[in-house]
Amino acid sequence: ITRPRRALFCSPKEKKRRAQLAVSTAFCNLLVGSGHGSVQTETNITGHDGSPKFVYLMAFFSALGGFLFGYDTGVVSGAMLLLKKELNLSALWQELLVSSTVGAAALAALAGGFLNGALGRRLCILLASFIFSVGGVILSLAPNKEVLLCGRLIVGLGIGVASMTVPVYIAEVSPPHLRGQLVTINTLFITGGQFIASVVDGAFSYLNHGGWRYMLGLSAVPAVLQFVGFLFLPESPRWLLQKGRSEQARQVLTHIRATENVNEEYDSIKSIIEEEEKESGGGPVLWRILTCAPARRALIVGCGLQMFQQLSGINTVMYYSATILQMAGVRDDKMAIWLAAATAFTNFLFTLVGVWLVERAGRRKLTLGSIIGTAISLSVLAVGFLLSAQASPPVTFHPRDPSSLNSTCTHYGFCEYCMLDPNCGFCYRENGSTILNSSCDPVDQANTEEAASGRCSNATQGSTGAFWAYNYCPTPYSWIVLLGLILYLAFFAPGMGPMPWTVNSEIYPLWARSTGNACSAGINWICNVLVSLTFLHMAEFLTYYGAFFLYSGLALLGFFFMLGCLPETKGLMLEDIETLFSRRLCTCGAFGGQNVHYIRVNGGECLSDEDISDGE
Ligand SMILES: O[C@H]1[C@H](O)[C@@H](O)[C@H](O)[C@@H](O)[C@H]1O
Repeated sequence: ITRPRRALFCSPKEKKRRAQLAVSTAFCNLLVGSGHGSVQTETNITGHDGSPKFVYLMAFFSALGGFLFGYDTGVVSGAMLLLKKELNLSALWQELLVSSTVGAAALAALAGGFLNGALGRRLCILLASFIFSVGGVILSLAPNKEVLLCGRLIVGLGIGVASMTVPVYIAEVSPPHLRGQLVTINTLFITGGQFIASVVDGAFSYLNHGGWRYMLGLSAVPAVLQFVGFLFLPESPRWLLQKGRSEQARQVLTHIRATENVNEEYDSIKSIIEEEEKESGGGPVLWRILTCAPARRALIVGCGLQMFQQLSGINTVMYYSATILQMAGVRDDKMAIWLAAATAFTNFLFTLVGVWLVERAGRRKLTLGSIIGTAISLSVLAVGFLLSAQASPPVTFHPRDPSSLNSTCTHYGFCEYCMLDPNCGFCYRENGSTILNSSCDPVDQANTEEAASGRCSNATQGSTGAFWAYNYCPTPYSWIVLLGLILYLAFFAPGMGPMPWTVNSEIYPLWARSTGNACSAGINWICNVLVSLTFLHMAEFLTYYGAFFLYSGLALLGFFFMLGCLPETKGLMLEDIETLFSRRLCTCGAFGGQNVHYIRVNGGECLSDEDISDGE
């Protein structure tokens, strides 16, 4: 059904809106270079292949939120090396400065559901970029650790809101055939942010005084850029329609599709919203999701994806990469920082593969292939650690330094036990591949790069030719660990990295979208805190290989969960995806999605389990 062309809008309000759209078109033309200095009509912003360039621009400015998410979570490890020396931070303060951001992100993501529904996606993104800018300025000017903590908490709030809003906004403005790719670009920006953060960390690590101010403060630049960009970008047409602002929704849709012919899409979104409104029961949205079978199933799949993303240990592997590289023989600390940047770059590079694959292979195949590969690579990592532990060099030399006599370190007979104790490190000399004169010494608490006393302390290192290994042991099997690390990133980054965010932005009906994404993003952040806070303790009790075997088992569990429950959403209209969850949860994954035309059963609303068996 094609509608007649819209009449001209004459009310002052409409004129104002059209003027706003004209400004954003001009802004777009300026950036994508298709204009010639004048305000162009929508057709001018369509690429030669018919892809609307404006949507790419919107995805770019939105994904700056992903960049900030990656930057602010990634930059802190390098900043901490300088901060702990300059502000004399205790272990508790270091822990607080790192985890406060992730904790605040979890709370803000959960609260973001309400904000998203009430204020709209655009205002939430503006709010997040404003928070990021303020946080960046506070961090760079912080006079003491208390203000730093405030800044880290503020930045966390921005990350939480951005992490759940940006994928939803991109999904809602994208045409179905580009949606997966454009939402995945957001994760590309997350990993890009992590990479740039590690490069900035590397560059400013040479600046002993105040280097951390640049590291933490630089995030204000992309934040301001995003804020300014979003002043010109429109609201999601789906949210506008939901709020009854139909004319504005139609205008935005016409604008972003770069064609006047949007009636089919407009009508289909509108009729589904109207249907949903008629059918929706009362009560809080979360309650409605929990009591509505298809929405509940979508929520379980969405939260499960986010949970397994974190339980397969990505942030541990990223955090631990410098140590893994040290095991592989990189002795220089500055070098280890740069190699950690190489790890972040590999993560970024393989996420790019995901952007390329998502519309070709589809979400389901990509996720399944990725998680099984992740489970295998985690086992390779674990085997590498196991062999290293078995070949762990003995402690041959027991120093008589009075300060080390009453420490636990002198009791250990092998490097493996010595390095698992966070208070000790392994000091050794080597002749070719043979370890000589090894001792287990207490670590300098202020600087773990050296021993508190003895041959590996600052005073004597260099001259004695001894090496200090903190957190690792010299091993001939480091290549297996390195291989595991590379395989891990190659498998994780294209699928398990981006797909949980992409799939979550697609699977909920409009009425449940904000809340569904808030819950699943909240689960992501909560699991992120849990995994990073427990890793070192877990390594102490289970050893490293135990911890990695555990992650591998969890990833395998995730594989079976997704095999049963994850349907294919590629190419479908957002409004059709809900129907994929009309069957029992463990059979949802059996329905491919491609070449199937979905009809809405009972308007796609809340079917009871009896209805579903009838339907089947
Ligand atoms: O999707 C992202 C990405 O994979 C990042 O590398 C990781 O640090 C985040 O925790 C995750 O949510």
